[in-house]
Amino acid sequence: METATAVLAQRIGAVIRRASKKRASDWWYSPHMAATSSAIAERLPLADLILEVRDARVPLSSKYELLKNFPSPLRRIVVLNKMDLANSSRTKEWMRYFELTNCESFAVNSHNRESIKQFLNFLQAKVRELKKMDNSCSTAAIMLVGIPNAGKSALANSLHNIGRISAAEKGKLKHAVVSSQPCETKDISSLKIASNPNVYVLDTPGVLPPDISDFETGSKLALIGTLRDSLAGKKQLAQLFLSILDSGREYKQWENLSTSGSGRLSVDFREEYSGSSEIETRRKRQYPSDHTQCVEDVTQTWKINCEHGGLGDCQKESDH
Ligand SMILES: Nc1nc2c(ncn2[C@@H]2O[C@H](COP(=O)(O)OP(=O)(O)OP(=O)(O)O)[C@@H](O)[C@H]2O)c(=O)[nH]1
Repeated sequence: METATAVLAQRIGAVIRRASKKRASDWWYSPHMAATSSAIAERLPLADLILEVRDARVPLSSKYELLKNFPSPLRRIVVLNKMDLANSSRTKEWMRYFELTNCESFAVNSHNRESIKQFLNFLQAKVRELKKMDNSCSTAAIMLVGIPNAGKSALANSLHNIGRISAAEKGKLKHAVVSSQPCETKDISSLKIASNPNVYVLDTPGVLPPDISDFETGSKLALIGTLRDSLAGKKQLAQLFLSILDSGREYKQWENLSTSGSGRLSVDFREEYSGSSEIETRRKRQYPSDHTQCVEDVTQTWKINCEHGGLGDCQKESDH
C-alpha cells in the first residue's frame, strides 16, 4: 500500500508540475495573480507585521514563496491556521521546529472565538512591542499573506469581528470573502481589529509559487484544496486519500464510519509514508540535524472528520 500511495502522489504531483510549467490553467499564476503578487511585494516593506498564513496540516508545503527573501524575521510570524484539522501534539512540534529556526509561530483556529481572542492578545502585545521599538504610536498595519485557501480571509474576518473596536466600526466595513474554493479573494482589503493604537489587517489574495516542481508538495497542496480539484482530478485525489487511509494502522475503524455520527477518527500513517524511499531521501537531505529528524518523525497523521456521516475533511499534519 505504501507503494500505491507513493505512486499516486507522484502521478498527481507530475500533473501539477506540468500544469505549473505550462501555466496550463487560466488561474495558475494568471496575469491577475502575477499582478497581485507584485502589489503584495510592494506593500510588504510597509507593513508593521507580516502574518504568513500556512495550513497547520502541511506547515512546510504551504509556505509562501514571496517571503523567501524577506529580510526581517522580527516582523514575520508564521500562523498555523486550521489547527483544528491537525493533530495538536504534532502542531506543537512544528512550533518548536519554527522556534529553533528562529521564526515565531502561532497556531490558530479561525473559526474558534477563544483561539481568535488569544491570537488578538498576542498580536496586540506584538504591535505594542514593535511600536515601542520604533518609538511610534501611529496606526499599525498587519499584512496577511499566504497560498490560496489557507484561511486568510476567514482569519481577517474573525479578528475584525472579535477585535476590540466599537460596534459602529464593525458594521462599516465589508467583510472579506471566505470560500471553500481557492483564489476567491481578488483584492487587497483592510479590516480594523483594534483601537489605541488602531490596528488594521490587510487581507490579500492567495498566491501560488510560479511553479511547483516537487511531486510531494504538489500532491499535498492538491489534497488540502489549495489547487482546484479539476487540476489533479477529483477521482485521483480520492484514490490518493483512500490509499493513505487504507494503509493506516487503524483502517479497520473505517467499517464503523457510516454509523459513527459526529465522532472523529485520528489515523497515524507514519510508517506508511515514511516507507517511501523518495520521500525518505528527501527528508534526510532537508533535515540533517537530530532535532529536525525528530520533527520529521512527526510525519503522517490524518484525521477523518466523520461529521454528517461522511468524509468531511481529511487532514494530514505533517510535511516532508
Ligand atoms: N476548519 C477550519 N477551516 C477553516 C479555518 N480557516 C479557514 N477555514 C476554511 O478554509 C476555507 C478557505 O478559507 P478562506 O478564508 O476563503 O481562505 P483564503 O486564504 O482567503 O483563500 P484565497 O481566496 O484563495 O486566498 C473556507 O472554507 C474556510 O471556512 C480554520 O481555522 N479551520
